[in-house]
Amino acid sequence: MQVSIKSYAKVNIFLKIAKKRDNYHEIVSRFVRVKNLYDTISFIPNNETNEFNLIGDFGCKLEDNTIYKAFLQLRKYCPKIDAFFRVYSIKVEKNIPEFAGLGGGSSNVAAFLILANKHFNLYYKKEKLAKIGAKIGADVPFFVYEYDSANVTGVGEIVQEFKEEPLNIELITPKDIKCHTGNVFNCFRNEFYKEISKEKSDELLSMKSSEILNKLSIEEANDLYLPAVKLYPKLKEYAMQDWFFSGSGSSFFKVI
Ligand SMILES: C[C@@](CO)(OP(=O)(O)O)[C@H](O)COP(=O)(O)OP(=O)(O)OC[C@H]1O[C@@H](n2ccc(N)nc2=O)[C@H](O)[C@@H]1O
Ligand SMILES: Nc1ncnc2c1ncn2[C@@H]1O[C@H](COP(=O)(O)OP(=O)(O)O)[C@@H](O)[C@H]1O
Repeated sequence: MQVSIKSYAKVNIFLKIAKKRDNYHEIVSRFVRVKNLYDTISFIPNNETNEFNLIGDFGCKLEDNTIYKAFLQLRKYCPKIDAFFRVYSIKVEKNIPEFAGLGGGSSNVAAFLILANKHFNLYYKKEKLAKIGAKIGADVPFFVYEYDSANVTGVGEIVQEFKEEPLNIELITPKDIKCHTGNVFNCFRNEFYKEISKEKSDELLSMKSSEILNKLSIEEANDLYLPAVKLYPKLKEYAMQDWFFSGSGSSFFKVI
């Protein structure tokens, strides 16, 4: 029985805004999994608390933890997991930095759902897991499908695999800068708002990631870069030639 799973980070090769949807923004983006950066989530048969027990190095309270939120959602469909997680703990070896534009919180949700789906023989389809998880984090559907590379649109709920050669990603995450996704989107909306055309978005979605990065500058590739720099000017110190910006930051990456 599988009791452990890798929960990968992602980068956004490009990230453009298509339009507003209430308080959110519809994105047009290429997501790529980072093969050499992952958390490991395990179910371990050791829990002295007799309640849900999450062991790991997180910067938030249990109630705010995306894994706990995923447990609460899944329990609605499958109440028996409650008894299981009074006897078992969830242990997370956390390597993906938080507030880093690497999707760690969403990735953990997807990994937990995939592992629970197998462990409890639920046989839920990916679509169902993606729907359950999307309530918790916008990037969950991408991670649920386990594609190496995908085009992601809507508010993250539309995921289409993009077949291309595997990419090796090098990352730099400034330790001293924590980018708040909501604040970055707000700044974008108030001061930098623009929408990508259908034509341009179709063009980017059809191009290989390496071609996109050869063609675009860091500002052109990611609509959230300038608002993030406006809010966190220290980011500029990390911006190097040929490096790109992931999500709402703070990580920079390049393909090697
Ligand atoms: C921008 C992206 C792109 O991959 O990556 P990250 O930088 O977080 O890794 C994500 O879509 C982020 O997803 P996620 O981090 O789950 O966002 P949420 O917690 O749901 O949103 C926090 C806040 O950001 C704003 N928000 C988020 C996503 C979106 N498409 N439009 C928005 O306007 C909303 O104000 C929301 O209340
Ligand atoms: N399991 C989790 N892993 C990482 N961050 C989490 C988790 N649960 C909740 N969070 C919270 O989510 C926020 C950052 O989300 P995260 O996905 O790490 O960053 P980003 O949106 O930059 O990709 C922080 O407030 C963090 O404390």
